[in-house]
Amino acid sequence: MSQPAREVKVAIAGATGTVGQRFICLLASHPYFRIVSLNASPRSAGKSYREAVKWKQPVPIPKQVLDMTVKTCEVDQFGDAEIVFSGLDSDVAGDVEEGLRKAEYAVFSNAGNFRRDPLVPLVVPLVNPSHFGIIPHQKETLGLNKGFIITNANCSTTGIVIPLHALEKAFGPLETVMVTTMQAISGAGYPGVSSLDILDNVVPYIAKEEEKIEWELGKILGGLSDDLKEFDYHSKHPMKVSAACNRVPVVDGHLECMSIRFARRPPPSPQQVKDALRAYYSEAQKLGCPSAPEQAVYVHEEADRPQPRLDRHFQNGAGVNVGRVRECKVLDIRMVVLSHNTNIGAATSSVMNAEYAVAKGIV
Ligand SMILES: NC(=O)C1=CN([C@@H]2O[C@H](COP(=O)(O)OP(=O)(O)OC[C@H]3O[C@@H](n4cnc5c(N)ncnc54)[C@H](OP(=O)(O)O)[C@@H]3O)[C@@H](O)[C@H]2O)C=CC1
Ligand SMILES: N[C@@H](CC(=O)OP(=O)(O)O)C(=O)O
Repeated sequence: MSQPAREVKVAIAGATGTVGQRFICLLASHPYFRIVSLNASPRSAGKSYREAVKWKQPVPIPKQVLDMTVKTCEVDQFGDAEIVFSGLDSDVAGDVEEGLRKAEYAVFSNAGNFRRDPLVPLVVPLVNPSHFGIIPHQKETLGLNKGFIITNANCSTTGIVIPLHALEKAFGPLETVMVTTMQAISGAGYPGVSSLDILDNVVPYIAKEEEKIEWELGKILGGLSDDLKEFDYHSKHPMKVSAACNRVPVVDGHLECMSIRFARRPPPSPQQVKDALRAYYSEAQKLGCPSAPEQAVYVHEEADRPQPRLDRHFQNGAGVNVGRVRECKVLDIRMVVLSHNTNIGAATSSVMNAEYAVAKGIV
């Protein structure tokens, strides 16, 4: 990828949170994004970052942010950043992100608030960056020059949509997807689920998660109309999806057991599925986005992999791990998918989306 001739100044809204901390780890050593502003709630504002944050990452706080003063998320507090990465709580993300867009910032959001907005692309960078095509229409409709909002997906959706897209490209439409998730506690933010609820336990409910997975897959796998003004929400190939979501006592990494039925008969064999997953190469990789993984989908052959503790950090959490690809006696194929929920499931996807936008001149 041709590196931009200039640094691109960025701010992080929700910089003290679980996703915000991942943003800091990724952006502190980024080749051309430079952190110029850290923003969070009034509880943190006015403090240095080291005082405000409850740092939970397995590496020290990067030096350049330690003594930066955290500011509020009022729209005039983001300085000369061009891009705002948002890891804001969804209770506040709607109003804050809307205000930032109006003030002509390019907003890359992790929150769920705008995912269903018909003007806002829901982009998993290893799957559908072509949906950036709606940005000129978003700006024109709202009378903006530079401001826009783009979201990435729910973390459980992100993990499975990457292999699903690779399989759809190789073998045609998918008819049915059934998925059971085992989601890490970091997915609930900090302090998240109480230890008395999760230790020695599995909680078979995560609010609104099943509906998000079932709906978001359709927007991501669907197309964009020829005039680049409307998403088709996968209406050309309607796919039945059923999700069952569980919270498990794992710190990071969502494991998902998935069964798939293809529309075409006969369906591919397990070996053909593994070959197609290994061969999948996304646009973000082709473009050389610095945060893209070398391998979008890493297929394990060992009978007992992937596992969260062993495999979540593979490729810095930027790709997905697939294993146990085998025949399904009810649908066609079943497999296990592991993705790092705060990396490819959140911050890494946003950063890669921004890299794509810079490379394409959208920012
Ligand atoms: N965790 C995950 O795996 C994933 C999370 N997401 C989404 O990303 C977003 C962030 O999640 P996560 O990091 O887990 O959440 P956290 O609860 O860990 O962090 C929330 C952040 O929002 C800030 N915040 C809270 N209230 C306000 C306010 N009134 N004004 C300004 N800032 C405020 C907090 O600041 P302060 O510290 O000052 O309170 C903190 O920085 C959510 O929308 C979530 O749904 C998406 C995909 C995966
Ligand atoms: N709900 C997810 C994380 C998350 O915040 O998702 P969303 O961005 O859709 O709210 C989890 O608990 O693991």
